[in-house]
Amino acid sequence: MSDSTNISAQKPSPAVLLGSSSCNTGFTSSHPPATSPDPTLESNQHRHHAEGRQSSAAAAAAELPSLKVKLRSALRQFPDFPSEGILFEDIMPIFADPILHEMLVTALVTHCQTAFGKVDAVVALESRGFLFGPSVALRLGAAFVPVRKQGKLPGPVERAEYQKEYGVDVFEMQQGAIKEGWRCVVMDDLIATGGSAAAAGTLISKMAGNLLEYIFLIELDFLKGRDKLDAPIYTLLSTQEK
Ligand SMILES: O=P(O)(O)OC[C@H]1O[C@H](OP(=O)(O)OP(=O)(O)O)[C@H](O)[C@@H]1O
Ligand SMILES: Nc1ncnc2[nH]cnc12
Repeated sequence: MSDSTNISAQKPSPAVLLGSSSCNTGFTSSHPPATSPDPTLESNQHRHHAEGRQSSAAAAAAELPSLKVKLRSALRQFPDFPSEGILFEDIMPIFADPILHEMLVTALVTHCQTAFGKVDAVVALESRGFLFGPSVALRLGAAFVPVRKQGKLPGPVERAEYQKEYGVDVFEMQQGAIKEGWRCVVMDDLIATGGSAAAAGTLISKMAGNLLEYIFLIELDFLKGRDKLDAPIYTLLSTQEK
């Protein structure tokens, strides 16, 4: 074995030298004295994780304006879909681009961590809320709770009827999916009239959950859907002039 690979023959690091010269305490760089923080201790790991979170939160905050530009330019508009007079915002190109997809999820995770710390459940709405709600929930260490259209979920459910930009629908959530007092966020791709999100809010309150915020990628602000919602709202993009 050459000297460069023989650990016992290597020059001691300054940390080891300092340790061995300070009154022969017997500690080494891997066994620091009681006064030095032991990097293996849980409290220090928490501190390092918290510091890491703060720096990644700062990085994500700095990247937010450019993320918004990228998201906006990825959107495609389809006139008269699914019915005449609707200018449909197609979000699928975001998910066709893994870098943009990852940036989106990271931005939403960072937002939730920064604004709320602990989140118990990400309540996402069928179908397009399911594209990113589960990823955000996983990264937050939170439950993913699906809100689905009528007749899709088995077992006992809570129901809430709502009016959409183009029709009437019923949302359902499985009973027991949210525990009393759980800190929840509602997540969906878009708020138009606000009917879908308001119905999700109704389901959360039927289960005695604590709704922290409604989170959307896009708000069609001219439809004033936010007026139907009784919790704070976070949106990445506002779009479409009247
Ligand atoms: O604010 P609102 O007027 O309620 O409209 C917004 C909802 O409409 C769209 O879903 P849609 O019901 O078309 O279902 P999909 O996601 O399954 O396409 C959209 O994904 C929102 O969930
Ligand atoms: N204009 C729109 N584009 C995409 N999804 C919608 N859901 C309701 N209105 C919509």
